[in-house]
Amino acid sequence: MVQPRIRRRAFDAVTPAPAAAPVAPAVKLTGFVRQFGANRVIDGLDLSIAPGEFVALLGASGSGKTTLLRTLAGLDPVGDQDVTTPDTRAVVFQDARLLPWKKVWRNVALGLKDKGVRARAEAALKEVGLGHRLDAWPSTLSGGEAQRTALARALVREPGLLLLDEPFAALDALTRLKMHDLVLNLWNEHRPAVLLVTHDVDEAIALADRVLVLNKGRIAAEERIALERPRAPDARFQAVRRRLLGHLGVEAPASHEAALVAFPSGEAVQ
Ligand SMILES: Nc1ncnc2c1ncn2[C@@H]1O[C@H](COP(=O)(O)OP(=O)(O)OP(=O)(O)O)[C@@H](O)[C@H]1O
Repeated sequence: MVQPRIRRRAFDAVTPAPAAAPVAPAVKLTGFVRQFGANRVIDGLDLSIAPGEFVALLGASGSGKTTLLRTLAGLDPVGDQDVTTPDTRAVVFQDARLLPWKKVWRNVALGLKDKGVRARAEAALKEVGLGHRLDAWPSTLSGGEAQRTALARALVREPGLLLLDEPFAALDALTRLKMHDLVLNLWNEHRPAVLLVTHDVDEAIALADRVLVLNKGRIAAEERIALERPRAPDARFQAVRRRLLGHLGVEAPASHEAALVAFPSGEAVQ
């Protein structure tokens, strides 16, 4: 049998790959300032989020997380400062903020004007696992279902930027974990840039490509999370956790971490 001749170009190994064209950021703020009276809440903040990037924002209470999110959502005035965001943005808050006098699908369809509105709402509700609740009233939904509805309402708009303001904080631990899976699946499917505001360091590490720590009105620290998803709380996860807690001025419980480092497979960890 005649072997096909494979010609190797001698310079293959040394020719650098063509540089990828620079991608414009989905979000960009430079030296952004927001103040309420004498209270300078955001104080010269620089922020850039790539299209499709999942960023989590941590910070002490009152550090300005919601203020930043509201700015990116276009809910607050920015004066003559440059704030770059995609045209289509959607926000999910801690409470679902559904209109109680509208059925679930109508809440999702709110503000949509084109044809096929019910079909679009239905598709979005199916995506979040609520295809069977289209005609339910919001008052009959569980907390998790209400937040799923809020997610469907956000995603039906195909936002370039999805802003999540502690959307899982009021849910029980198990529901929260299910919501994490759901959000990651939806993000994979739709690929918006995401900014997730959370107090939960583990949630930030479990979900985000990059975690930012806000302090004194600026990004005080940043961790790129290079762990493959789904992310188990293994020794590498704990190391990121310890660093983030350090940035937040909180000490990680040493004994728990020592156990994980000693038994990285987790079998000895309670
Ligand atoms: N509309 C407003 N008028 C006056 N002060 C405000 C207003 N909104 C926010 N602030 C102040 O800005 C600061 C930051 O508030 P913000 O809600 O952004 O913090 P946060 O980091 O989201 O806090 P938390 O984690 O407790 O939700 C606080 O001191 C708050 O009192």
